[in-house]
Amino acid sequence: MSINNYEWNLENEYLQKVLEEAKRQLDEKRNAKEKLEKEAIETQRELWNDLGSLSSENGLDQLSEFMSFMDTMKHQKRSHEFTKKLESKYEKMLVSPYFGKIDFVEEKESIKEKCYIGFSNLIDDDYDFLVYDWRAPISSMFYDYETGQASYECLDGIISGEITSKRQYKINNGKIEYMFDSNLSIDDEMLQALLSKNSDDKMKGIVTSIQREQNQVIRNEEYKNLIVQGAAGSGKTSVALHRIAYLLYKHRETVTAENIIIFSPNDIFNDYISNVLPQLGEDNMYQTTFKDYMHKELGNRFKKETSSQMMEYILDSNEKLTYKDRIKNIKLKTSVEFMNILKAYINDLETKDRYFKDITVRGELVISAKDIQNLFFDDYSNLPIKRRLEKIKSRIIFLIEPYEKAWIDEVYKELDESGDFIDKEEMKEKSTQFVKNNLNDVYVKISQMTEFNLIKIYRNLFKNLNRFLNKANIEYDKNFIYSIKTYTLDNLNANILNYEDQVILLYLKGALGDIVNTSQIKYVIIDEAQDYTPLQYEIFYQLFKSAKMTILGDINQSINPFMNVGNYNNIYNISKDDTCIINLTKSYRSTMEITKFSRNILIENINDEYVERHGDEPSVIGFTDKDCMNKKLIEDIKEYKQKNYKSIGIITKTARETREVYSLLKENDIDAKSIEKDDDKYINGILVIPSYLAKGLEFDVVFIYDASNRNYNNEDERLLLYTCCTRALHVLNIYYLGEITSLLKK
Ligand SMILES: Nc1ncnc2c1ncn2[C@@H]1O[C@H](COP(=O)(O)OP(=O)(O)OP(=O)(O)O)[C@@H](O)[C@H]1O
Repeated sequence: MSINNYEWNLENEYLQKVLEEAKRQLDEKRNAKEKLEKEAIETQRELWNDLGSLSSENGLDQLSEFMSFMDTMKHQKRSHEFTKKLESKYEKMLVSPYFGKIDFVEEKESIKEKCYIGFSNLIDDDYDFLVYDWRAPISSMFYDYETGQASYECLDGIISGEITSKRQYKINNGKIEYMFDSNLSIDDEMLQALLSKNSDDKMKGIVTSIQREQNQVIRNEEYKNLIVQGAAGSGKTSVALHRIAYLLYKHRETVTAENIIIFSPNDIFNDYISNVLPQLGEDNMYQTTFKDYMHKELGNRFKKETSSQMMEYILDSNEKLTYKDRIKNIKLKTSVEFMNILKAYINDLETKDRYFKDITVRGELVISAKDIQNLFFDDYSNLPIKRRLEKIKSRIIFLIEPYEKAWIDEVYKELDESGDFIDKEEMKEKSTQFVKNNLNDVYVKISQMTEFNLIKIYRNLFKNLNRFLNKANIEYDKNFIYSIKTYTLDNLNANILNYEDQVILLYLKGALGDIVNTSQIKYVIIDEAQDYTPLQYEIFYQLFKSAKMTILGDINQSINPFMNVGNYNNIYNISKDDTCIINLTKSYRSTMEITKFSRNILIENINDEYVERHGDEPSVIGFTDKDCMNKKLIEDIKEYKQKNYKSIGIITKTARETREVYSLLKENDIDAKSIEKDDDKYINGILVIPSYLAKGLEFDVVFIYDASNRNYNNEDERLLLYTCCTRALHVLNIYYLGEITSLLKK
């Protein structure tokens, strides 16, 4: 609907009012910041003066003065940071103070409230909201409703009424570039315009165009745990980050960025998403990866494989002699059946008789084996094993103390009576040392009885694997189990921990009580959720018992054929009563042509919607000669670079191929970067990257390098190839040498 001159004038007037108020508040903050800076300099000057007069005579007095200086400085620093944040908020506001407006008439009221919606609140001295933060309760209507009946939930309950008009704005440098009234949730044309831009940086925010179904995930607090399934490009990561911003706003009195943790697939992805929250005016949450978390917990003794090394092995080692054994090993250890074996094993450790022994000192019984058993099975039975053993150890040591003391006293007396010593301190030391030496065996016995050795526990599982298979009612082939046993024990003997073994160790560690305190974490976000096994979810729930979880993934992007969730019910069943599964049903990233092409790779049809944005059909180009393929790749990179596409991803299947292609580009003077490890940093521009590290990322142009039947020759790689193709926003070119992969034949 076009907007007449009168309306334009009114809108411009309102914008001026908002800008003036924002400017006034910005000046206020700047003044406050300057004042704080001056005060800080003054405090530091005083501190230096005081340090100059430091003397040992008035040490304690000066120390307390020094501490008080430190407190003042800490306080000044905090206030300064806060004021700086506000300053940047107002600066942003002066560029673009709002992007939407709804006119809302509350039920049984006649006044029409004009609600302008922007990145943050702007409230004047009369407590009038000139602009509402997009996360404010009333703003949710902007995303949820078209014109007509609408409602929103706030502290007072549900407020209903009517939206009489809805408007969207593009304001830049304090000027309205365009605006339009819209009946749709967020106008499709505007969305298309946003999506057709080239991606020139890391991930960006979507505040101005959040869709209704996305908004419902962002604000959903009905359930403790949310599982969000969404096709490639449906905005899961964006939604996750905006949900964090929303939670930080809504619970600002009780939740800070330190209370939120996000698990990303790798550090590249962590880096890629790291700009979004600061853009939204919030601090970044704690970002980690499962691998990092696990490696920290498992310590340095073993050589630990990373998830990427595992992927590289799966994709590129099938000619190795041990390949089949390793794959069998991965399949068993990541299965739900194996999780049941582990549970049976833990139950066994908790309930089976232990070899406790009587503890005696000089023939006198301190505590009997039976009493220790009772402590383990009765008194401390509600604790996990590690905690039980720790408590038993402290208990025995406590009980020994009087015996030890009496013995020391006796020896002391004997030494005294011998007349050989005159120094009391020396006698005390000698008697204590004597008793300690004599009790050494007892203490060794106590340590052995209460030892908690994770690797030993893991070894024992494999030594007795048949027993636990029987317990968990699992049928097995003897030779197969024998090979798993030897494979695992040989690796442990060589100090090697494969990725799948690390996950089991971490699970056992947690289940047996050797777990870090994570109670400060109130929200856990798990992105690319399809790539974690049910056992890894047991670990998440074990680690973050009281936290609320948001789990976002796409089953069709399960890039690791063996380590994946399989089915959301595997997570849902862990905590059925307070978990809800939500679907995101529209894809935004790619052109229609790319989306349709990629979906064709899948066996099952996806009927989700997509934004109707057009581009060229993906090109699938075959070569009989590798040099010709490489030549064409080089030509195409140059061509698309010239066409001004900002990010070009050359996705190879493996890291080995990444290295090969990267050298090729260097030889041809193409300014490219490569990523080969999961702890590299994200790089914009021309990037060569292996398939499994590209997940979650996106590029204006994607070149799939060598989708031949020789390279992608396994049904297990279908979802990997799908994931690679869905990384493209505007252009997708696929090159292959020889015969095309059968995965693309559909
Ligand atoms: N409401 C929206 N408005 C504008 N852009 C959007 C919207 N939702 C998603 N996008 C864009 O779509 C692209 C895909 O989003 P995102 O990466 O969050 O999806 P995803 O579901 O996590 O993808 P994948 O699972 O394929 O990695 C991004 O460029 C994002 O900015």
